Order: sequence, then C-alpha cells, then structure tokens
Amino acid sequence: MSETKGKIAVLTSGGDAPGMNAAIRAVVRTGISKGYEVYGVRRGYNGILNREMDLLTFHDVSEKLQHGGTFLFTARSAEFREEEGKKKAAAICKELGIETLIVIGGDGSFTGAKNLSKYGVNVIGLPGTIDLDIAYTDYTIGFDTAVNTAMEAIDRLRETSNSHERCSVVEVMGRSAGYIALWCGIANGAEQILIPEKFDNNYDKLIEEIKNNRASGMTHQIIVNAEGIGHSYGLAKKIEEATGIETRATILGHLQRGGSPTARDRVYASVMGAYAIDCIEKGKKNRLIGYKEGHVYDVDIEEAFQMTKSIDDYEYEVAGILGTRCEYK
Ligand SMILES: Nc1ncnc2c1ncn2[C@@H]1O[C@H](COP(=O)(O)OP(=O)(O)O)[C@@H](O)[C@H]1O
Ligand SMILES: O=P(O)(O)OC[C@H]1O[C@](O)(COP(=O)(O)O)[C@@H](O)[C@@H]1O
Ligand SMILES: [Mg+2]
Repeated sequence: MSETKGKIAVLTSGGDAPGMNAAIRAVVRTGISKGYEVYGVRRGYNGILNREMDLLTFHDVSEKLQHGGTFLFTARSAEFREEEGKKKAAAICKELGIETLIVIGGDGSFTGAKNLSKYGVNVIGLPGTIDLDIAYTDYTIGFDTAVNTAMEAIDRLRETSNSHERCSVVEVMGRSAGYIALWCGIANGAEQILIPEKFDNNYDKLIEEIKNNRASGMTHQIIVNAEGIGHSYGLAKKIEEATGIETRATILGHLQRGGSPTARDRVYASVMGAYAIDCIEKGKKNRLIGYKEGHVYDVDIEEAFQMTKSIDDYEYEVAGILGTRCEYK
C-alpha cells in the first residue's frame, strides 16, 4: 500500500445550502485520487470538538451530488465560538494528525476558521450559503438553487394574488443581505423590492406607490421583502389599513434552503471542492476559494476579510424601472 500524503478533514457549518454535498464529494474524490486520507466531520465544528468523524471512501460519496442539504449534517456551534473551544479544536486536529481542515460554510464559519488558523491548523474555506453575503466571491454554493426555489414559489403566489386582486408581501431569506430579494424582485417582476441595503424606511412613500399603482390599473401587487427588513405580517396589515387593498403576507422560510441543487450549484461546488485539494497540493495555507469574473480562484483568508461588497446599483435601478415605480416619478 502506498503512503498517504496526509490527513484532510472536511465539514459543513452554519445554514445548509444546496450544493454542499457536491462540494464534499469533490473534496473526497479529488483528495483520494491525489493520495490523501479524507475524513468527513459530522455536525460542523461540534464534530471536531466531539471527535465525530470518519474516513471517507470514493463510494461513501456516491448518490449525494443531486441532493440538497448536507449528508455530514451541519450545526451552529456555540462552544466553538469561545476561545477555549477553538483551542480545544486545534489540539484535537493536532492529536489526530489532521493537517488541513476544509470548511464549507458562510461568513460565520469563516470567522471561526480564521481564528482556528491562529492555532496552527491549515484552513481552506468553500463559500456555502444561500445568502451570497461573502465579499471576496461573486458566487456562493446554494444561492442559485435558493433563488430558483423562491422564484417558483413567488410565481405561484402571483397567480392567487392576481385572482383575488390582492397585494402580497413575500418575505425571502438572506439574513442582513438583500441578494435573494433583489434577484427574486427582478426574476418575478415584483412591483416593489425592500432590501436592507437600500430601503429608507419611508413606508408612507411605499403606500403612496401602491395606491398609485392600483389607480393606474394594476390589479394586484407583489412586494418582495427581505428577511433583513422583516415584519412582513405587520407590513401587510399596515398596507391594508392605509390602502383598503386586501393584503396577505407569506414568509417562504426554510423551504428556500432545500431542494436538488441546480446545475450551476453542482458544477461550481464540484470545481471548488477539487480546487481546494489543488491548493493543498501546492502547499497553500489558509485560503478561501471563490469565483471572480467567472473563474475559480483562492485568496488569503485575512485578505478576504478586508474585502467588502455591495448590491449592484444598476441591478437595483433596473428592478425599480421594471416594476412600476417609474410611472410615478
Ligand atoms: N466569531 C466567531 N468565532 C468563532 N466561531 C464562529 C464565529 N462566528 C461563527 N462561528 C462559528 O461558525 C458557525 C456558523 O456560523 P453562522 O454565522 O451561524 O453560519 P454561516 O457560516 O453559514 O454564516 C457558528 O455556529 C460558530 O460555530
Ligand atoms: O436555519 P436558521 O438557524 O433558522 O437560520 C436562518 C438563517 O440561515 C440562512 O438561511 C442562511 O444563513 P447562513 O448561511 O449564514 O447560515 C439565512 O438566510 C437565515 O437568516
Ligand atoms: Mg452567514
């Protein structure tokens, strides 16, 4: 038997995202093919702290690619947030001979990974979150599937909203970021989009626009409200009271996180998983992997945390024009 090149562990952390399984599969299969032992850690950082991990084989990751969620399970680990938790996790990695930890997660998981790297564990991150709220990358695993799922749900909502001539407030996820809302706003032709990055809390203006909209002949309205603004039931009540238009609120919630990943999520997650192993092969330390201008790339974890990103002004402007706001300017 040939000597192993070393031990790599992979975990998923934070909210699950469709495509995480594809990323794990790519890490495992590429890792094995290049001569590493790859361990799958269960339940995020808790799995390190509780030593819940198994050596994975090529076949262990069969039939996973097409499924949403994460077969390694995920968690939001309170213990790992504490300094003591990170020290303990680093000590366990050292004891078990795990040289590199591949973390598939979002901004919170990467903050944890960055801190863990200070204790001598080499960390490689793959962006896995439906929120798209990670500055260094144009793409995150799961966003594409989540947006498509929400878009289909909102198409259905429009049909009933239209039939009853109602105003519908639909809340989509995104934590404090409005990317899912903006994309659904454009993809569903929403009359209004409320996102935390742009909304000025001017509810009077919003209500005025809804009234004008009706007066111009619009029989129903879809208002996409980002989770970061929230209070959708209260907003629906406020609109109904102020306009006399029957209004309903729908919170799409966790259904946006499930489902079979789109081709984009499968392909990009697979490419990034393989690329993580290439980074290890090249001796790279503490890197985050992402997509920039259509290409997979890696960046130093500290550098990545200095980066910022914002909603594309032009996309937001287009969303406004394609809704009905422009008629009343
Ligand atoms: N500041 C932090 N320090 C250490 N670990 C953190 C920190 N923030 C988050 N984490 C770890 O990452 C996990 C996932 O973070 P969370 O923000 O919930 O999801 P996501 O990574 O998807 O954004 C947390 O439960 C915690 O274990
Ligand atoms: O599943 P939970 O714990 O209710 O968390 C809900 C949050 O998770 C998300 O779905 C994904 O966020 P993360 O990727 O940061 O975990 C957010 O959009 C939402 O705010
Ligand atoms: Mg997050």
